[in-house]
Amino acid sequence: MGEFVVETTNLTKKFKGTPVVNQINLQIPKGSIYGFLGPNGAGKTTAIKLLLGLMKETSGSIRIFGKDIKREKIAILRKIGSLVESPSYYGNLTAKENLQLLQRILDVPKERINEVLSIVRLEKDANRPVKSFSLGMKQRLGIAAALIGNPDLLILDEPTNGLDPSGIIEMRELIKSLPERYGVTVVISSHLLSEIDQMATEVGIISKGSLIFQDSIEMLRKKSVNRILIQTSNNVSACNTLLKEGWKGEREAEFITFPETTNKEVAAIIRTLIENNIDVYRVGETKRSLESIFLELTKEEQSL
Ligand SMILES: Nc1ncnc2c1ncn2[C@@H]1O[C@H](COP(=O)(O)OP(=O)(O)OP(=O)(O)O)[C@@H](O)[C@H]1O
Repeated sequence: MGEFVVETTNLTKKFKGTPVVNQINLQIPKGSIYGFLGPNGAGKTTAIKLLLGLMKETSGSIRIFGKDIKREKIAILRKIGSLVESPSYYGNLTAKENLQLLQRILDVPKERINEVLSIVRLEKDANRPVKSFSLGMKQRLGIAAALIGNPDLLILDEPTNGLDPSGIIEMRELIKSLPERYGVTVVISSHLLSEIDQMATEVGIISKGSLIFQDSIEMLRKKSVNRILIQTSNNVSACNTLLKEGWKGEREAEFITFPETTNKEVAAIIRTLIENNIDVYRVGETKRSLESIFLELTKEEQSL
């Protein structure tokens, strides 16, 4: 079998007959940072809760570490660390004391407390009560708690939500360092493509419960192909003339745009315009942003 840490088959969750997670086939490679991306309400948290056994699927199956979660739930969950929704702590206890509770429950060596405090850079604040922590510090403590059991898989649901810009940068750097330094596979959900773009090696895009894209971040970036922009003396008649010749341009502000156009095609388009007495004012090139690809992918899904 390929090295997928998580593999789902037609995973579906319905609430009152309405699918919120609809037949998704997640494939999360070992050692990756898998960005699970989707607009608010797309079904990310629900899918994550299914992976963590916090909710029961309506149909479909989940394999984690090559094992069926229905049959080996306890063994699987032992090797997963997670941060879903706001982490809960005892505010009057210090960071160290909170981690001590977990260390005892999970029965891991005491040294692990200082190790995880150091990974999330909270050593200096280890003896302060958690109620005095900033949101960013609380999130980092949440990651320390998720890491204390030496997980092979870390699942983080919107870990940068509510953080200020410096908190976001710290969290990003921390997450990026985890697979290489500790061999852990990370799943991180977000509704912000820019977040995922800066951290993930793999991307799954969910929209209205369906997985509409899943591949490496490079493949997503490859979708941001160059486009040709042409401005003419009359864009409406230019579009009509070109359409008759089989060129489908789209009018956008003062330009006509063409996707993925070769040099020969550009030359032929311009020749057609000139032969039809349409003046060409400008020819340019632009790259579509990832953001516009994401919006288009999720929009396509919504119009289905
Ligand atoms: N227990 C539930 N009962 C009924 N509907 C639910 C339940 N939990 C979630 N939903 C609905 O399922 C949809 C998906 O919710 P979910 O929280 O999974 O989305 P999300 O992608 O994580 O979005 P967000 O980023 O806003 O948390 C929403 O429309 C939500 O209202």
